[in-house]
Amino acid sequence: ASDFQVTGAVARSAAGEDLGAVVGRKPVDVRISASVAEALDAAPADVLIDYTHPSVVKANALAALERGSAVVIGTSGLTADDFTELDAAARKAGKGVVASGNFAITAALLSHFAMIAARHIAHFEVIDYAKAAKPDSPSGTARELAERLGDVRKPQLDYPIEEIIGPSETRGGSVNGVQVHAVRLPSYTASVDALFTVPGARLVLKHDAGTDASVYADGTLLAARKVSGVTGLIRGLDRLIFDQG
Ligand SMILES: NC(=O)C1=CN([C@@H]2O[C@H](COP(=O)(O)OP(=O)(O)OC[C@H]3O[C@@H](n4cnc5c(N)ncnc54)[C@H](O)[C@@H]3O)[C@@H](O)[C@H]2O)C=CC1
Ligand SMILES: O=C(O)C1=N[C@H](C(=O)O)C[C@H](O)C1
Repeated sequence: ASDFQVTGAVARSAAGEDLGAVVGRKPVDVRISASVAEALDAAPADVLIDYTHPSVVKANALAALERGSAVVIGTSGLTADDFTELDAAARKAGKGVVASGNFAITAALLSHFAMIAARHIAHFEVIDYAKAAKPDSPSGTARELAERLGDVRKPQLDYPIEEIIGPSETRGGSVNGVQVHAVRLPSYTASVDALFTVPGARLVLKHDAGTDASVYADGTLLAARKVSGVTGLIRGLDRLIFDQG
């Protein structure tokens, strides 16, 4: 995107080298750092976009806020408590954080429609599908969806999970009172189903993505453009699109 400029890059294995040279292009005068904190110390940035790993994303985001950068978080694995902490840190810094479990427009629309459905339908559960080696469960998409649905209302369970005859884990895990079932198998990439049912009828909302990462690019860049107008945390691309005009 022509309105963005890369100011820093992080790769422990290539620290000190020029970004352009490392990716096989002409030098671009961006020195690769060993950590996000070092990169931002070397060259301040308006916004940090993080697609890294669940184990480091929170530290990266806090380091950015401490250095005056806004943050866009694509990385999954953060808990509701982590987001509370990031919201407080962002407010203290007077900066914005936009985090979305999924930056694809189809997933944002699913979230938007699901919040409406939960207001009208008492029974719902979430199914999360991802590649076999995905390290985190549930996915960022499913976790955010379940946490937010559970804030709309706690779904009705007609048979208490703790009284199930058989392994209760087979009924999935509870995320903010919403049952989430995570499938991790080869051939799956990234999908989520939100199932809403009434006796005799079902509404199935499905986001289904392949392996092309470009589906997340437009939403991520939209968040990076809008985050300068945000103070504190906004969670969910759909909120950025539909709640704020
Ligand atoms: N919100 C969304 O729309 C999407 C979220 N994701 C999430 O983003 C995260 C990354 O996913 P992918 O890009 O598929 O993984 P990936 O493994 O292809 O890329 C992650 C990159 O981060 C780097 N990295 C790991 N630890 C790092 C650290 N400490 N500092 C700097 N760089 C580090 C890795 O070397 C790698 O280059 C995952 O949590 C995934 O679930 C992925 C796609 C879309
Ligand atoms: O790991 C992935 O690939 C993806 N992760 C995100 C998630 O955890 O929901 C988004 C999308 O599912 C791709």
